[in-house]
Amino acid sequence: MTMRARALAVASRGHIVISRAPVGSLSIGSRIASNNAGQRQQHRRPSPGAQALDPHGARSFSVSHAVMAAPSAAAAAVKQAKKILTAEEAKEKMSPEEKLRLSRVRNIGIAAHIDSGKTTATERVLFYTGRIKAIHEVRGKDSVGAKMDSMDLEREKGITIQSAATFCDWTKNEDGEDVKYHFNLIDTPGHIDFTIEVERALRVLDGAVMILCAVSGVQSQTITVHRQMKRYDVPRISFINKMDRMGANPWKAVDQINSKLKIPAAAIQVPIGTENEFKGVVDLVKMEAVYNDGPRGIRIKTGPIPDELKELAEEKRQILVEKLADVDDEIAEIFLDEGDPTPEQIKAAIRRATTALKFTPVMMGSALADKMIQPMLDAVCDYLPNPADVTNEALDKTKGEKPTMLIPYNSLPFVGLAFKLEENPYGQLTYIRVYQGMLKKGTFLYNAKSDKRVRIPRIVRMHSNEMEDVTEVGAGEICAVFGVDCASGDTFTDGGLPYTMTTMYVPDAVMSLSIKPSASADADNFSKAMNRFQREDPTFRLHVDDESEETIISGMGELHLEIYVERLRREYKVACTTGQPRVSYRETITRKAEFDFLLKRQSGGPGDYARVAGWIEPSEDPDKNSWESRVVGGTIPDKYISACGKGFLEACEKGVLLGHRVIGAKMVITDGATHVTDSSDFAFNLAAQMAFRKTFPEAGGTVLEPLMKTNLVVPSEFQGAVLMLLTKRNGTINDTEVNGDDFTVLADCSLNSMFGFSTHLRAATQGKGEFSMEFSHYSPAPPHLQKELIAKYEAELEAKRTK
Ligand SMILES: Nc1nc2c(ncn2[C@@H]2O[C@H](COP(=O)(O)OP(=O)(O)OP(=O)(O)O)[C@@H](O)[C@H]2O)c(=O)[nH]1
Repeated sequence: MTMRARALAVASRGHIVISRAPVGSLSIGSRIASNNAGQRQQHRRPSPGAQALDPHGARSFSVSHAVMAAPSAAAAAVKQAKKILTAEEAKEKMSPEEKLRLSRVRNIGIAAHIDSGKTTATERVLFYTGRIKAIHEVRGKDSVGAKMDSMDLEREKGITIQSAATFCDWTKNEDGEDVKYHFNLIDTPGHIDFTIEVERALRVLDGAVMILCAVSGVQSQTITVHRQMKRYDVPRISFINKMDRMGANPWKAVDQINSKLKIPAAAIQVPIGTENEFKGVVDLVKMEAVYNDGPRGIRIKTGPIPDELKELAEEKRQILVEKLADVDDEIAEIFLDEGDPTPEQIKAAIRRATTALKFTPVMMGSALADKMIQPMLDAVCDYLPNPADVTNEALDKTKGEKPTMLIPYNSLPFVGLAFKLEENPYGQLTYIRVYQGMLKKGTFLYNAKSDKRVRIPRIVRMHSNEMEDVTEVGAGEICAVFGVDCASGDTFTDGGLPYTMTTMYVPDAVMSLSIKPSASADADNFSKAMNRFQREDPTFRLHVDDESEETIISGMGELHLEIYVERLRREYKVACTTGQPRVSYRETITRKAEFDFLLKRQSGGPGDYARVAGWIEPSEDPDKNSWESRVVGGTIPDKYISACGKGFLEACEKGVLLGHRVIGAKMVITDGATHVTDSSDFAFNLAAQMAFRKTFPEAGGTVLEPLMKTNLVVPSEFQGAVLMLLTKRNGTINDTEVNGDDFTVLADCSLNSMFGFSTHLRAATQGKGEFSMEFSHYSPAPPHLQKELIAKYEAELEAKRTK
C-alpha cells in the first residue's frame, strides 16, 4: 500500500478524527492503559483504604469509548455512593509535585543477545551520569572490570551472570532548560542459561533498551528477549551498537527488526561514517549532525548535516515518517493533508507509538568508542514511559483474582513485588518494585503469599554491589530491603489490601547433575548454599533421588550448573564432586490404553483394597498431565476419587522408562470397587499409581528429549567445518546467513548430542566460533537412544536391587 493509500485508509476509519479531541485531554498513561489492556477496557484501582471497585464504576479509557460510552447515571451513582476513584481520577488527585516526580522517573532494563555490549554501554551510562569516575572495560587490560559485573566470576569470564541494578540521574536539556531524570537501571545477562534474570527484570521494568550488534543484527537471543519484552508488554528503544566494527550495517539490523521481530521499526538516526570512520550520527528528528567531543566523548556537539549525507538523511527521514504514519493517526493525517510533520510532532508520535508497543525507534552508536550513548539516554526520557504511564495490575483475592489496577500514587496503600533475592555479607537483600504507596523504613508489611507480617528494618538503593541507605522510597520506584524473609515473586501489601501480583514465567530445567560435597564436614555449608541458590533462582532446582539417594541439581544448561558449583567453592569454600551432566528427559504416552486394576493386600491387620478401571491417553496439552472421573453410580465414592487423581499425578513425577517426569498424559477413571473396611485414600492413591505404571508400556510409552534452538556464529572461512560438526550431531539446519565476515547458522539440535560441543567448536574454528542454545521443545528420542537409555536405567535399578 502506498503511503497516501495508507493515510486514506486511516482517515476512512472516520470517527478517529472526532474521537481524538476529547481524548487529547487524557494523559498518555490513559491511552496506554487502553492500548496495553486491549479488550480489558474496565481498568479499576482501589480507592485509598477502600476494597475493590464496582465493575460498573470504572471509566473506560479506550479511545472510542471515551467519546461514545460515557458512564451511565446509575453507574455514576454507584461510584458516588462507594466513593470509588477510577484510575484516571486517582491520577488527577496526584499533587502536581507527584506528577512531576513520576514524569522524571524511568525504570529501564538493558537486554540483548550475548556480547552485544550491554555492560559496556551501561558503564558509559554510569560514567556520563556521574555515578562512576572512570570507565573500566569488560575483560579490560586494567583487570578492574565493568562496574555492573561485580561478581569475580563475571569479571573473569567477561559475562554477566546476575542482573545488576543501579540508579543514576540524567540531566537533559529541554527547550534550553536543564531537566533532571532519575533512572533505575538493570543490566541483564545475555546468556540463555541466565534467562530468568532477564525475565524477572522485565517483569518489573517500564521500558527497555534493546541492544543489537551492528554486524550481526537480530540474533537468537535478540529473539528471546523480544519474546520476553512482549510477554510483559515492555516498550523499547533499539540501539545498534558496535558501529565501529568491520562490516557494521545498521540498515540490515533495522530491516531485521521489522522482518524477524515483526515490530515496526525505523532508524531515527543516520551514521556519519561507519567502521573505524564512524564519527557520529545525523538526528532525523531535529535534522542535525551530532558528535561526541572531549575526553571519553563526554560532551555532545551538534552541527549541520554533512553535504554527502543530506540526501540519505532526507530519504531515511521519509521512511521514519511513513513508518510512523502506519502506527500513529496524527502523523497519518498530516500525510493525508500532504503536510510535513514538525520535529515536535515526530517526537510526540514516536513516544505515543513506542509506549503503545506499536513501534521501536532505532538509534546507533558504539559504546566501546564512547559514541552516541548520551542521545540514547535522551531517547529513554523522550520515548520510554514513566511509571504513571504504564498499566500495572494486581489480582484481588477476595474477588476471584479479578485484575485491579495499581496507581503509583504515594498516598495509596502500599503494594510491591519482591522480584529478586540476593545474599550479601549483610544478609538477604530483597529487590522490590514499589507499584503503589510508599515504602518506609521501620514500617510493617504483609506478605500476601505466606500471610506473615514483616518489619522493614532497612531500605537501600543499589548501585551494583554497593548500596546507599534511604528512609523511604516513593511509588513507581525500585529499591532493595534487608531482613525480609520471603521468596522471589512474593507480593507485599500494607495489610489492608487483599492483593497479589502475578509472578514471572519460569522455564523448565533441561539439564541436571548429581552433586555432593567432597568432604562430609562441609555438609552444613553445602545445604546452606543450596537453600540460598534455590531461593534466589527459580530456574535452579534440587531434589534427592529416592533410589540413588543422590542430590541432583538441575538448571538451564551446563554453564548455569557449572557457575553454581563454582560459587559453592568460592563463596562457601565447599569443594564438590559432581557426576556427568545429564539431560532432563521426559516420558510420554502416544496412544490410549485401558486398565482395570485391583489392589488387594492383606498383611495381618487391616488390608488395602481398591479397584480402579478406565484408560490413559495423550492429554490435550502436551506439556501437562490431567485426569478426569467419569465414575457413575458411586462405584468409587467421591472421597476416594481425588486420591486416585493425586496418585496418577504422583506417578507422573517418575516415569516407568527412565524415572524422568511424564508429560502429556491423561487418566480417565470410569469404574472401580471398594471394600467395607480395607479401602482408604491411601489404597486408591496407590492403585491409581500402579494402574498407570502397569498400563504405560501398552499406551506407547516413549522417551522425549529436549531439542535446542542452536545459534552458531563463526568466521566465514570455517563455514564448511561448522556445518560438518552439526551434521555429525544430526542437527537440523533451519537457516544460514553471512554477515560481513561472519557466518551464522540456526539449527535444531538435541541437547544430548551437544555435550562437549564447545570444545569441538573451539578446535574446528581456532577458538573463533561462538554458539548459544535455547530450549525449543521436547521431541521423541531416536529409537536407538531410547533403547540405550532404558537398558542403562534398568541396569542401574538391577545393580541397586542386588547390592
Ligand atoms: N567493537 C566494539 N566492541 C564492543 C562495543 N561494545 C562492546 N564491545 C565489546 O564486546 C564484548 C562484549 O561486551 P559486553 O559489554 O560484555 O557485552 P554484554 O552484552 O554485556 O555481554 P553479556 O552480558 O555477557 O551478554 C566486549 O569485549 C566489549 O569490549 C562496541 O561498541 N564496539
